Formats: sequence, structure tokens, C-alpha cells
Amino acid sequence: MDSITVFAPATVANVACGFDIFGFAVDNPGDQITLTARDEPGVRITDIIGDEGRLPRETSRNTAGIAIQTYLKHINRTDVGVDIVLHKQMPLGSGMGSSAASSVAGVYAINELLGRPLPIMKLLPFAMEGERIASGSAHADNVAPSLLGGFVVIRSYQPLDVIRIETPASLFCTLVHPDIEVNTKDARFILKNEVSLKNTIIQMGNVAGLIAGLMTPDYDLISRSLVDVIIEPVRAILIPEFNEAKQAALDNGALGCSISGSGPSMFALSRSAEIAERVGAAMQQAFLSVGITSEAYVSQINRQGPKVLVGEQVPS
Ligand SMILES: Nc1ncnc2c1ncn2[C@@H]1O[C@H](COP(=O)(O)OP(=O)(O)OP(=O)(O)O)[C@@H](O)[C@H]1O
Ligand SMILES: N[C@@H](CCO)C(=O)O
Repeated sequence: MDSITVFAPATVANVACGFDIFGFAVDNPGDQITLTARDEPGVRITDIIGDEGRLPRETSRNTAGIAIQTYLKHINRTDVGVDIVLHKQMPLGSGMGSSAASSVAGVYAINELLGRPLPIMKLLPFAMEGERIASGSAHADNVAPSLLGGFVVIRSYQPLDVIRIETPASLFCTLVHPDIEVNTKDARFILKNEVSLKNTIIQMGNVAGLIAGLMTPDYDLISRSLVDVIIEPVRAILIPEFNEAKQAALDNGALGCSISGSGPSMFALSRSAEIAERVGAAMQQAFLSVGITSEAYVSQINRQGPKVLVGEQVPS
């Protein structure tokens, strides 16, 4: 095989109470990448479509490029030559894991193109390198769910310990992206370094409650646990109409609603597709009331992660 096209899904990181440790994948949007083998060694970005010229074409500054480069170095295959065409199908600085979707699509595609020398789980550190250049921090709560699919817990970063959690089949996510931009680097910079013992205890209770609620499953427990007393109060000011959009989601039957990743997108979880659609319309209306247009996406938790669109998937 000398060419492959892969799609990697967007993700909701943090999931209210789990800053840097929880994330899940959704069906759409996502990024698409095509890799074509070349005789001459080296990783080259030949085209990026859909970024309005804003993303770095330099391999070592693009999350897809850096993920592929560090992967090839690790497996001692710097002799490999590959051309990258990246189709950005989601906005930058969106809070939907745009930088992560590119790096996951890239590293997954190169591993398949080479006949899968590494198991999927081992690709995670290379995708995390993409996050390091995008936001200054190699956080895994976008790349891990995009790569593995499903709802993921990062129990530890050193050593990396990632667990995939079962979620109820009828759990639906509404993701609303208001047409404004928040840079992850900036959204991390405004966070406080100290947290009170009182808030730590509340947050730990919600973290444990959310996992128990998802695994049982217990929708009321999920609902009670989708609360963030540490990060959301600080970052909410970056999102105009945050409180109104959140209230609209809850009034329309959402189990909970918070910031997706570092924002400005917001997510809500609901018990059915119908409720999730209604919640999305109400949230969009809240943004529109102050003249902010938005896109809404409704899907189940995506359990598949990346998928090969053109080319052959290596059998597992
Ligand atoms: N392939 C890529 N896709 C997206 N951003 C990239 C890529 N390569 C490099 N970057 C850089 O990463 C930054 C965007 O990352 P940022 O984390 O702010 O957005 P995001 O990934 O959409 O956010 P979030 O992780 O909150 O969803 C931009 O500065 C951009 O230049
Ligand atoms: N956990 C990261 C995710 C960024 O999408 C943050 O909130 O900064």
C-alpha cells in the first residue's frame, strides 16, 4: 500500500470535573489526512485544505507532522518518505480537539501504512507530542479518546496510565461551537495554580460519581456529577453567554453542560438523541440572542476512534 486516507474524530476534553484526565470522542466533526509514500526520505506537508492558510506548513510545527516525525524516529524508520495532505474539517481554537484530531489522524495513518508495527495504544505518546507544540502542554485528554475511541480516563501521566470506560448506549452528546476562538495556551494561562481543599473534595466526589454513573449506568448520578467547581468558574468569562447557554441546555433536559476542552465550544450530555437535538437548538438560540452564530453537532459517544477511509486497514 502506498497511500492511505484516515479520519480522526473531534473530542470533548475535561467533561466538566475531569480537567486533563477525562475525554470522549464524538462522531463528527474531525480531521482527515492522506499520506502518500515517496522514495526520498523525510516527512513533508504538501497541502492543507480548509485552514484558510493559518496552519504551519513546516512539518515540525504542525501537530500531524510532528506526531509522524517522532513516531518514525522511535521505530527507527527515518528512511521512510511520506507526503501529507491535511483536510482540516474543524475550526482551530475550538475546544473540540482540533490539534489532537490532526496528530491522531497522522500517527494512526503512518502506522497503518507501514503495516502496523506498533499496537494502537503505543501511538499515544507521539500524538501527545503534537499537543505539546499546539498548547505548550502534552495533555492527553483529547488525543487519547480520539485515538482509542470511547470515554477515556488518564489516571496518570507519569507513567502514562489510560483507561477506557464503558458508557451507556443511549447517552448522547450535544457539542455547540460558537463562532469565536479561544486559544488553549491562553485558556491554560489564566488558571490558578492553587485550589482550596474544599473545592478539591467537591471535585473528587464528582470525578468518582461521574465514573460510577457512567459504568452503572445511573443517569441521575451522571447528572449530579457533571459539575466543575475549579476550572469552569475561571474560564466561563472567555465564552460570551456561557451561563445563558448552559441554563438553556439544563432547561431543555440535558443531564449536564459545561465547557468542551478549553472552549469556546460547550457540550451537554442527554439521555436520548431527541433531547440532545432540542438542547443543541436551545444553546444555539442563546448564542444567537447576542448575535453569535454557532454550529451544533449531536452524536453518541464514538467508540471507534480513527477510521481508514481510503486504503487498507491492517487486520487486528
Ligand atoms: N494540524 C493542526 N491543527 C490544528 N492546530 C494546529 C495544527 N498544527 C499546529 N497547530 C497549532 O495549534 C494551535 C491550535 O491549538 P488549540 O489547542 O488552541 O486549538 P484546538 O486544538 O482546537 O483546541 P482544543 O484542544 O481546546 O480543542 C494553533 O496555534 C495552531 O497553529
Ligand atoms: N485539558 C485541556 C484540553 C484542551 O482542549 C485544557 O482544558 O486545557
